[in-house]
Amino acid sequence: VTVTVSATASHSIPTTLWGQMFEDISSGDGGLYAERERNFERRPLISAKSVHPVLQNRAFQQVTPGSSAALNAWQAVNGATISVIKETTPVSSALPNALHVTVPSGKSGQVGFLNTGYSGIKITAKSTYTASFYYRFPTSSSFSGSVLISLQATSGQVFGSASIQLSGSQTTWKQVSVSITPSTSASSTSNVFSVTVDGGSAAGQTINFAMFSLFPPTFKNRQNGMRADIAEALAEMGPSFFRLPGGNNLEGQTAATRWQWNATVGPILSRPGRVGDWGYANTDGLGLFEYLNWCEDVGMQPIMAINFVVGDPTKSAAAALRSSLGHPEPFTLNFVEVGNEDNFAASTYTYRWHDFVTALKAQFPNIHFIATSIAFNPVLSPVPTEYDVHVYQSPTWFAQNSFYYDGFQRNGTKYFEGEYAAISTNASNLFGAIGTGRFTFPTMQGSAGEAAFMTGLERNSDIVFAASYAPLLGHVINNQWTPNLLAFDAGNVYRSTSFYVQKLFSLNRGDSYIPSTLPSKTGTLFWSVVRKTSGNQIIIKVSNTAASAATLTFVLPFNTVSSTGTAQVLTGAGTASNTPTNPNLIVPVTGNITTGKTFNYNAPAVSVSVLTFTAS
Ligand SMILES: O=S(=O)(O)O[C@H]1C[C@H](O)[C@@H](O)[C@@H]1CO
Repeated sequence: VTVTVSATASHSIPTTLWGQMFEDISSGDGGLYAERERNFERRPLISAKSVHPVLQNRAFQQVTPGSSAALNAWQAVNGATISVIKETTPVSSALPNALHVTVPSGKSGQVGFLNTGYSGIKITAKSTYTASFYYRFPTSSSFSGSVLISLQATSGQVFGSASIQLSGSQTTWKQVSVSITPSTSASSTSNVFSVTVDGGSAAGQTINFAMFSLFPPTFKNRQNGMRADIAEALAEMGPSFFRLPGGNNLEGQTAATRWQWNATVGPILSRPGRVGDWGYANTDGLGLFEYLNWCEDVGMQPIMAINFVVGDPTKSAAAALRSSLGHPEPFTLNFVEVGNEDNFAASTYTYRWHDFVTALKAQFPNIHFIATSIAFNPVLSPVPTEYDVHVYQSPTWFAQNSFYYDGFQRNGTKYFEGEYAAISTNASNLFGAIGTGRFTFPTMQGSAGEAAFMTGLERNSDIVFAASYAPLLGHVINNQWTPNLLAFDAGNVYRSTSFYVQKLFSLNRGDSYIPSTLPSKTGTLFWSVVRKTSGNQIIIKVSNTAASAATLTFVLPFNTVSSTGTAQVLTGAGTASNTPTNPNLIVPVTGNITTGKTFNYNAPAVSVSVLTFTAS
């Protein structure tokens, strides 16, 4: 095919075009949020995997004392009696439950309890782990002894430990905190966090514990921050926005369980947590302030919820709270989305949209409010300036719908392709379980389809201002959705073929779109041409979704074109995926290509290529 490239740009490309959508869907607690003690009863909505009986959270939030779920993750050690109780004097009003531990008589050696982490705990030598908990003796006693806090293998090998004094006269809550720096790394993630006392000297003692925490080093060493390996993988994509806190997890299964920003900020002790939309308790340790600091750390703008974010501390209590937490300046906030996928509730959305936007626009005139119903159906007032469009489909659908926005009216309305992914080859049962065509991990065919679709988003970026694959992150064992852009477990994060497509587009942005011969709507070969003014670069993205290679002849109108350029190529078998057992099966390969005023490029079968060269 011959692709004749125009000499002049059609439009500038919005700086917000490529970004990330996030919600806690087996991805926050135990995932992006660095707290290691995150485990809770999970009831998967989509049993994408055999879900192991999973573990419970650090502060026994949203569990029923005495229920089997309340203790799942915590195991007694050497004969201690442990239970979750409703405390008569809780550690805080937000955290009513506590772990009640009785040391039996006649036991020698260490007696106590342990937590088995988020399906394991990664232990890295020389990393400093900060462990803390609160304790109190419900009845004053003469006990005075040490408690041993240790990181050890299930086999018993101790990687690091620290001890601290407990006093039986401490009948009010007291927080203790230790740092543990293992000298050797664990060879697997089958490790535990244990808290024990000497069975002899502590015989007969009863102690209550609450609000456990175990933090490894975090991304940019933020207090209560993000897990470094996952955060680094996300930052590697160079995203320009971060949609939060959902997705479904914004709205709650009931009004009472909706996400409420003010329950997610301030001291961890004051955060009750909530049962999220995906069937498990969110600790809300990853709360609005952590999200906003994360956006600043990565250079993303949030797409989201309000005054706390941008208000004036001298006029708004919420803004004053933000200031008191260490951020007197307003955060950047240009977009707030009202709801999520409210095409499912269009009848009530008309008044909800009206009431939210009328009130908020009056107070925050510079913020753009994004509607989540079908574009212009129903008619909304005020008329939305942006709509959030979601699509989960097959690889073929994406390849055949790269012209989805070409026919949209240019009436000033802008579009946010807020969630999209190739998830199954079964067009008649897209959301089915694994084994019915549903992907466990993105496949190269799906990723090439997404890339084809993304060339269309770039061509239509005069009205598409932002786009993000969803979901962003998912645990490889305990999850409610597959595929995810990144998968992770206690030890590692896994970069999918779709991750590399998102990264290739995001790191090779232009600032203006250059029209060229249009691909065939029903073809298998797709491209987009952009100019990056700094460096006089022309960047051509090519997706070949066919099972055979295809040659493109580019004809350029520029006076001078470099004779060589670079090609970053992602290619592999269509059904292939990067998996935990073969995480780097398909990765981008960079090479040189011959370029010029006219040049040929041979796109491999099932491939995504980014060609970069200079021209002026
Ligand atoms: O079950 S769905 O509604 O399809 O869930 C999807 C759509 C929703 O916005 C998001 O939270 C989720 C997966 O990314």
